Amino acid sequence: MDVPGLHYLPNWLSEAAQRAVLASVDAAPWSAELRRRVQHYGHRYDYGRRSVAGGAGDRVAAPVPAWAAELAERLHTEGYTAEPADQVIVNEYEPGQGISAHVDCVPCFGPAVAAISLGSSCVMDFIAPDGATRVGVPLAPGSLSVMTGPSRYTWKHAIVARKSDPGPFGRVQRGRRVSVTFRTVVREP
Ligand SMILES: O=C(O)CCC(=O)C(=O)O
Ligand SMILES: [Fe+2]
Repeated sequence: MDVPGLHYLPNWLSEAAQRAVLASVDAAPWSAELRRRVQHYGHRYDYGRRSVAGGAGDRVAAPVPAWAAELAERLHTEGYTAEPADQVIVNEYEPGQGISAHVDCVPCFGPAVAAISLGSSCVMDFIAPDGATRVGVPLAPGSLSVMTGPSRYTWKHAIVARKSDPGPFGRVQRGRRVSVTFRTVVREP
């Protein structure tokens, strides 16, 4: 079954580009505020308040680095985002780590959320609004996924915290996966 509004593009990044992005990510400092390590650029997302930081006293995120701005520009020129994304979160998952089921903050971010997968593959589960339908989407390294429409606003997504995923020929062991996610911050009128 297809997840409505979800676009999946394998091999969106060449192997050389994947290595270059991973090297840039690994040269930058990580935040350990969550169980998985993250890097926030452009705007810091506050997981506790479910809001984009910017008020008095908020810690300000580093500016979007050049390698990520180039990818945001490419996503825009290829028509995946209406504007170049201005907020980037890098996530790192060691085998056994995941992300619980959620919808990305609706008032905070625009209608397209794009993610590039690097390192190991993993299965991302999409859960329909009825709560019963669950679709596992394998995300390969170098792939781009873009959540729009129902997949962005009404379906939840999750990565189960486990060390392997079901595949067509048996279990697939996970390795370290890094995702780079691109969002557009919605400003209050
Ligand atoms: O790791 C991913 O591909 C997605 C992470 C995610 O859902 C998020 O940062 O909101
Ligand atoms: Fe998400």
